[in-house]
Amino acid sequence: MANLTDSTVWQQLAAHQQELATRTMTAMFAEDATRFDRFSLQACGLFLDYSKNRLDERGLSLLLELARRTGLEAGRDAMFAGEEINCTEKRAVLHTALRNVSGNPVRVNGHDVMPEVRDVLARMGVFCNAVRSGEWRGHTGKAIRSVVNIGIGGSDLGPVMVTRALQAYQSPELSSYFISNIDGAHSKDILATLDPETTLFVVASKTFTTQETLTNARTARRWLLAALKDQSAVASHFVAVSSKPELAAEFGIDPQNVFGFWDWVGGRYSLWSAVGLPIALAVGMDNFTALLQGAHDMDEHFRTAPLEENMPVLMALLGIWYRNFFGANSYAILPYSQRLDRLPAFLQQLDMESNGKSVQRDGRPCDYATGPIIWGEPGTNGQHAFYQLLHQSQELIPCDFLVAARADDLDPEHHNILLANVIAQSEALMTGKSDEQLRAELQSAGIEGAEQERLFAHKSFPGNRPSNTLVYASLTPGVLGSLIALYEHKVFCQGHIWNINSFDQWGVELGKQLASLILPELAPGAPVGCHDGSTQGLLALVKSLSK
Ligand SMILES: O=P(O)(O)OC[C@H]1O[C@H](O)[C@H](O)[C@@H](O)[C@@H]1O
Repeated sequence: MANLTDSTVWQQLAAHQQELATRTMTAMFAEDATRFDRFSLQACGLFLDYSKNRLDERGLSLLLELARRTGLEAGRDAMFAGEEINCTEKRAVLHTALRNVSGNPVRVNGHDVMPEVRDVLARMGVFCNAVRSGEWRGHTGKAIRSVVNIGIGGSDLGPVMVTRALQAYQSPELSSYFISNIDGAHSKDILATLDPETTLFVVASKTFTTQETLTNARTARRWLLAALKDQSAVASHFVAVSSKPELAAEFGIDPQNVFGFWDWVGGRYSLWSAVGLPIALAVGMDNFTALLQGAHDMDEHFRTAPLEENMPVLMALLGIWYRNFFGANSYAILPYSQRLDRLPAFLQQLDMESNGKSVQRDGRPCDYATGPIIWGEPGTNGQHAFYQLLHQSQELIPCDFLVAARADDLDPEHHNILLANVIAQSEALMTGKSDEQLRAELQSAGIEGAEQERLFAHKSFPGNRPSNTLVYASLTPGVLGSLIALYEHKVFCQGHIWNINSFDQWGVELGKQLASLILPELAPGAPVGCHDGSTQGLLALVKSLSK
């Protein structure tokens, strides 16, 4: 493929950005009464308003042409068809098969994977029902009250994010905990609150070699055995989730209690597999199935909707528009939902581990920007922290606002205030404050003359800052499934257009390698190997301070 930046459409986009550079969104709304209808769409219970973007019809059609020119539709179909699109690891990418509730076969090298997928789901269902009904007993005969997932990265972020998001569906009988960090404080502080007799550990690791997870799992096992004093207790308090069941068995987990998944499921795309077991335990298998259904609905939308009405495609193209043509380095995820507080962290892994790359699929360097820095916090908290920068800094930071229209189980007074704030923020970012309005405000506050001039620039809001708003009636399991799949496919589309492999993560390896060399050097008296001056100095410092 010719270089992206040499293509005509890329150059047309760059030229069009120049034309739009001085046009305001407010003016575009004034010129077109149908803009909100034209630049919004609904799919799978999600309503996307993308009208508050620095984009017009021509810009959108050029972006759609970019998608077509890079063969996005064929790339998408190749993913769904189980082709080896993870070219560096020679793997298919089939998280969509995990939620394929259609009954249609999905083949990897001619082999239909759906019977195995359904088999694991069925085993998960039986296990969940046993634990949730109290039929599954701990070693001393008591029912399980606490479920602790031990995993990190993709074996943690999805389950923790979804479990928190679906708090309204959480069984009152069970509490969920997540231990991920190797920092001993994480396991210590959680274990201190738990009763070993009523605690179930789910050790989740695709590779079952991850240092943090295995160390935390050993610590949890020691804690359990210190209380229950019988090696056989492990069988009723530990289950595992892994694509390497033999390694889980080696760790001492009863093979009957190991739930498998496959190498064609990337870690950050794995919450739909048995990695979702802590979700299913928390909210029940029916709700987990509804989550899968919601994701499948989004898969179908992505697979079949024309590009111009395709929500993941449009979100991807908007991201590319700002990243490559406006130089936006970062992208903010702003859920107006406390229960979605881990969504930004989840999307950090999904997006940054997928698209934080600088070489193309064939190894040539990318001479264009790829994945942005993803960050965010729930509103309204973020408003009182970093929104200053969103409104008045020199940075252009596209944002996604997310909100449920209904209060559901929450206080309606709180919810109306929440809604007022999320709508106000996107309005404020776009419209800013006109000079006339600011003058009038200062005037009516009695601030005049030199004092008015002194404050004017500080209090001015230039506006014209873009955002998307995603609205859904309620954050049900189905809507959440669709929402997550929407972002997965957005990331896929961007990676495809940037011609990068979104499904490997070699960038995390070097630090792991060096940590394994440094670990033995930390032992008292152990020689320190050859490092740069800073690393030598830090090693010597921590060794002397820890004596
Ligand atoms: O599930 P595991 O094999 O334990 O891997 C956990 C995580 O660690 C790795 O370093 C990768 O960066 C992640 O993509 C992965 O999700």
